[in-house]
Amino acid sequence: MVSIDVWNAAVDFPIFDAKSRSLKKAVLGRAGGKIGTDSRVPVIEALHDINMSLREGDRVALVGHNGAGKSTLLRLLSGIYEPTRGSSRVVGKVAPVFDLGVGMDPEISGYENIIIRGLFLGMSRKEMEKRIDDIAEFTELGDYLAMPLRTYSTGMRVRLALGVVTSIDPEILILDEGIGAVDAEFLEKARDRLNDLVKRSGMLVFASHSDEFLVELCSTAIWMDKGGIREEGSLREVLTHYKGYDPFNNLSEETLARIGESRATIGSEEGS
Ligand SMILES: Nc1ncnc2c1ncn2[C@@H]1O[C@H](COP(=O)(O)OP(=O)(O)OP(=O)(O)O)[C@@H](O)[C@H]1O
Repeated sequence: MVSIDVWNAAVDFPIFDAKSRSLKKAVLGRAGGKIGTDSRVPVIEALHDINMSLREGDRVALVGHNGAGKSTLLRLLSGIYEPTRGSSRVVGKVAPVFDLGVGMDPEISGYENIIIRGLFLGMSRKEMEKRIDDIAEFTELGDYLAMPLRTYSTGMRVRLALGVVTSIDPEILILDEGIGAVDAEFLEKARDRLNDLVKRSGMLVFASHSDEFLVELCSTAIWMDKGGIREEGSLREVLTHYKGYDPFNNLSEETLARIGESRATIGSEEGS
């Protein structure tokens, strides 16, 4: 069983290479973390007082404005950052997808990159070899897969990366925005694969600004604000408070059908 627990965690970034006054001037007033003033080295308090308890089957959306701390929290949950204060415990193997293309090597072929990227996401070489045909078919890259990645267009790279990411069997899937930046037409094709990927994962934590994606993949949400958790609850409730309107009312008929809702049920829940 996978689980994530975080107790009173904080993550600070000390800025050693900046003059305190000019850094404060540059960053204060913008959206984002708090700048500490009580030390000689300026410190950005990216996260503070974080308490969370996630269990098998949870599908959590992370929402919040730029600089609210979503990516930092995802990195904390992935074990990339240690909490500066407090503690965290993650049970299960994390597949972190922060940047679709990370870990890809331009000098080696598409085929080789499929294996390497899979290893990076916690799969074995054998497991990836079994998936190669399926990934090749999905990407429609044909003979290009034998060519070095540097000969690919940006869109082709994204297809390859998305093909690999959606082929893995993650225990804990941590997704950051990147997916939303994919070309809409290809994303449509990847939609079912993404849904299947999430169904196979023991747990999902997904930071995104896209309502359509969040409602399809997540059931609960955490609203991050200035490095803290402002609200957590059902996806619809939290999104409604965060956005100031109920985003379920703006969903297309297709999206509603996909998530098993209809305009009538959505309407009847309004204000509940
Ligand atoms: N490596 C770092 N060094 C210094 N400060 C950082 C670092 N990473 C993040 N921060 C700061 O921490 C705060 C939270 O940033 P984070 O990237 O977690 O926000 P976010 O909610 O993911 O934003 P966005 O929606 O724009 O991606 C911001 O104030 C940011 O400037």
